[in-house]
Amino acid sequence: MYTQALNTAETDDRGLEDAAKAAQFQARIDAEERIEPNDWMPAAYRKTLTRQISQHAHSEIVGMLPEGNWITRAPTLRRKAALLAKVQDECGHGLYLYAAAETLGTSREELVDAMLAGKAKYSSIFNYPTLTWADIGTIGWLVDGAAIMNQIPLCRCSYGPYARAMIRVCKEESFHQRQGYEIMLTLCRGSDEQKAMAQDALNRWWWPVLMMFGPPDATSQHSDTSTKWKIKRFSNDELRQKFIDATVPQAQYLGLTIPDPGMTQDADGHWRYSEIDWTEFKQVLAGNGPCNRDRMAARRKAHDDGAWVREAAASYAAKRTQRQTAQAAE
Ligand SMILES: CC(C)(COP(=O)(O)OP(=O)(O)OC[C@H]1O[C@@H](n2cnc3c(N)ncnc32)[C@H](O)[C@@H]1OP(=O)(O)O)[C@@H](O)C(=O)NCCC(=O)NCCSC(=O)Cc1ccccc1
Repeated sequence: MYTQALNTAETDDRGLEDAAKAAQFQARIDAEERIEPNDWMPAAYRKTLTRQISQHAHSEIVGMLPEGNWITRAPTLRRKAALLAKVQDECGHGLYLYAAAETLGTSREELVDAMLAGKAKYSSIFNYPTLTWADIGTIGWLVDGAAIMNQIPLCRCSYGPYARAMIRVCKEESFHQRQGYEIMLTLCRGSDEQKAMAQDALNRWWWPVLMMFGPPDATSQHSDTSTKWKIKRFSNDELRQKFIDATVPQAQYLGLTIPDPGMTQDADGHWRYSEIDWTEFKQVLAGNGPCNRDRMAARRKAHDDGAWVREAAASYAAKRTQRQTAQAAE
């Protein structure tokens, strides 16, 4: 009885201590201070950041597949060099992001395993096929365009390593967006057939790109806490609206039609759009998009094929540490 009372008092003390720490943590966030890896943080903050950053990393890596598909078929040497560089950049983004996620205490192996086991998501957009060269232009223009819109506010995210990684990522995404738009401009100024190809790609990618921003605010389960912790600075719907407002004039300049006949412009300049097909989004998240199975199969194969590289790197690192320890002991 006495021991139980002591235990309860101890638990109460710990509870009070944690509540005080949580209040102090929130005060730091409210004061726009950055949270760093060794700082105290609530378990739920660590968990949601690990979830978001690792899913972001998986998206960058899986995102290499649809464009990688066109490296050998790029129409000119200049286009090929630019596309190759872009796909390599996406790989680099994935690596910074895995490193940022690891600072929260989960190893890269565990993060990757969760993705390969289908437990961790990657962006819905990478489950759509790249059927023509115009899809490569459209990905740069719209997918990277949407990624920038979402990631610029993440440069001010409360978690230091994520915010800092986003600065470089956004600079590179900006180059990607321009190379995509320039492909579209070239196609739209080309033959009728080329322009039709650009329009067809826009028709297929428009709605999936709008889904990249996530579910509507009313059903976004993580938004409230992520906003309170200043991981998110804008809601899913706010960023979607900003993206649409920025993109409509770009489409007009290309002479392309956004595949939403219900679109109208408000007196305040915002473009009102038709209802998004959230059933399609849910289907893609459930693994039933046009390319989900192909993407997972390609990732699993790449992971298996790379096993010997990981083993060799780990063995080399172990030998080097052994040598350094022996030298230090001399
Ligand atoms: C806005 C959101 C994506 C979602 O807001 P949150 O507050 O986190 O969630 P919310 O409560 O609103 O949603 C409920 C559930 O729905 C999930 N879900 C939502 N949307 C999607 C989706 N579209 N796809 C799949 N799942 C989605 C969400 O995870 C959650 O499920 P969970 O509980 O985790 O199982 C946020 O995580 C974020 O900003 N992430 C960082 C940016 C990032 O990851 N960018 C990736 C593109 S990088 C790129 O494109 C660069 C590139 C270009 C070209 C080529 C190659 C590379």
